[in-house]
Amino acid sequence: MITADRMAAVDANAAALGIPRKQLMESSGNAVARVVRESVDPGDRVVLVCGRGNNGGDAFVAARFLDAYDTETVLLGHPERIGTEIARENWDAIQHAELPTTVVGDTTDIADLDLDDVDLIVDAMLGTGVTGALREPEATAARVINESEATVVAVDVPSGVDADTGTSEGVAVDADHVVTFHDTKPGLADLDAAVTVAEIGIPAAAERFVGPGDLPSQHRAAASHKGDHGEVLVIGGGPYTGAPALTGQAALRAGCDLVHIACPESVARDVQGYSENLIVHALDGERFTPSVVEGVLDRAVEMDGVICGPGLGDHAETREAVSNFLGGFEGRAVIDADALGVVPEVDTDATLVCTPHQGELQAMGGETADDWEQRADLVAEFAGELGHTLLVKGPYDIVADGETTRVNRTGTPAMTVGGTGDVLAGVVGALLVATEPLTAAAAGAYLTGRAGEAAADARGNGLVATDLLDRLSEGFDNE
Ligand SMILES: NC(=O)C1=CN([C@@H]2O[C@H](COP(=O)(O)OP(=O)(O)OC[C@H]3O[C@@H](n4cnc5c(N)ncnc54)[C@H](O)[C@@H]3O)[C@@H](O)[C@H]2O)[C@H](O)CC1
Ligand SMILES: [K+]
Repeated sequence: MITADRMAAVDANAAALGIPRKQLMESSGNAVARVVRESVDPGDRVVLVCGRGNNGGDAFVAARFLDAYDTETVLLGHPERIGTEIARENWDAIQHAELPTTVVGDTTDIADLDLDDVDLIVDAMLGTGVTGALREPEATAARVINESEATVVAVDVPSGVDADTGTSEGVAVDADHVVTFHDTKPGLADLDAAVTVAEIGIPAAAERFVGPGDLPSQHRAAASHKGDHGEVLVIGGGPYTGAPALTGQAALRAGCDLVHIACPESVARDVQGYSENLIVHALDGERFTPSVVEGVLDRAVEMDGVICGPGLGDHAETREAVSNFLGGFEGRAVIDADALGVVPEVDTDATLVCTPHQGELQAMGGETADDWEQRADLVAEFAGELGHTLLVKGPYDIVADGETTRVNRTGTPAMTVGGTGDVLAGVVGALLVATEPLTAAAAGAYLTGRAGEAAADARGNGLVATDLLDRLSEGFDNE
């Protein structure tokens, strides 16, 4: 079962694996033709009613595989308005092959569409790209199709039906058979139609491994204001000063508008000294202690997200302070480094993404394995027990929340240098502001790994964590 959005992400991942969408369309169209051939006799008349998106594109391909039949490919709307290159190329191909086609300009032409003596209609007007009730001429076409005596085979989804919900806001095609691709869609479950799920050559890797399709959209409304795109609080520092500064700068480079650092006064000036882009708030004392938790909670509740852990150190007082903080925090937080140890014991209403390396995972009570597939199962099980999302760093990062597991393959052994984990925590914290935890963790691992690869291209094993900072935004462009 796969949703339309997830299908689009998997398509993009397949393209990044070297399986372009046009190849998928060829497989889709071939699968449709196979089902059609099973439903008609030689000499039967087959009309393919096509929209201007890739759903239509699938039928343009199918027409080529039905060349031996009496087919007519009907395009609703002018060929100039075909919306995607791969659909357009397949329309041009059947034109050049002089397969019979008709272009329907508007509603009146639709009424001329004679479907009375047609044996089978392929409904390829709309698939997962439908928005709202069918407009014209698709709405009239759907009614004409429904009134005909022909067998109706729908491409991917009956036109007008929402692939995720199975509902339609207006008229929808009433199909006898649906040929859907790669995996069934939630909205097909209750349809009164036979459903064929056709493999179209998308490998499991396109779902398993994090790819460009898993990245949250970088779109920003033009009328954005400061703070719209994330204000986060980093709780870190104590013996260390570099870690919270790396995390804060990484959060900015991953798109946050404002980053606050709450750190002990003993290191506050050092942390501020790393960057004018950070807003540093000094906490009394030399480490994070229970006495300052109240104040930090008051600030945290104003934020869109928190990143707790970088450079905190593991003093008993600090562990108690982290535990008290999590006990009172109900927002979204990344937990990293020395703060991880308390997570299994603490009862919190916060939504957490924990980013342990394998040693920290074991210290939390989790199990690991050298084989990444075994590790994935162990991490998924532990995430389910914890009730939080885990991002377990390693040559293959494992991201799991107990329901879904993704594996990230980007990165390089040169990233074992200190500080890259602080950068990762900042990237995940920035994404967690506006993205679901699993997606934020998977995309954070992917983007940080990409930045590490770019840094290693330039600096080899001499790369340092700060080299990742100004390469982070490049990852978003690798769509
Ligand atoms: N991996 C896969 O599953 C593959 C699926 N393929 C096929 O691609 C379609 C999705 O294609 P897309 O271009 O995104 O959208 P559609 O063709 O479904 O529809 C867009 C098209 O429809 C118009 N439109 C939108 N809403 C309405 C409306 N309410 N009334 C009228 N017209 C509407 C919009 O303007 C566009 O023109 C998927 O279903 C599969 O069939 C790929 O071929 C290969 C991989
Ligand atoms: K359809």
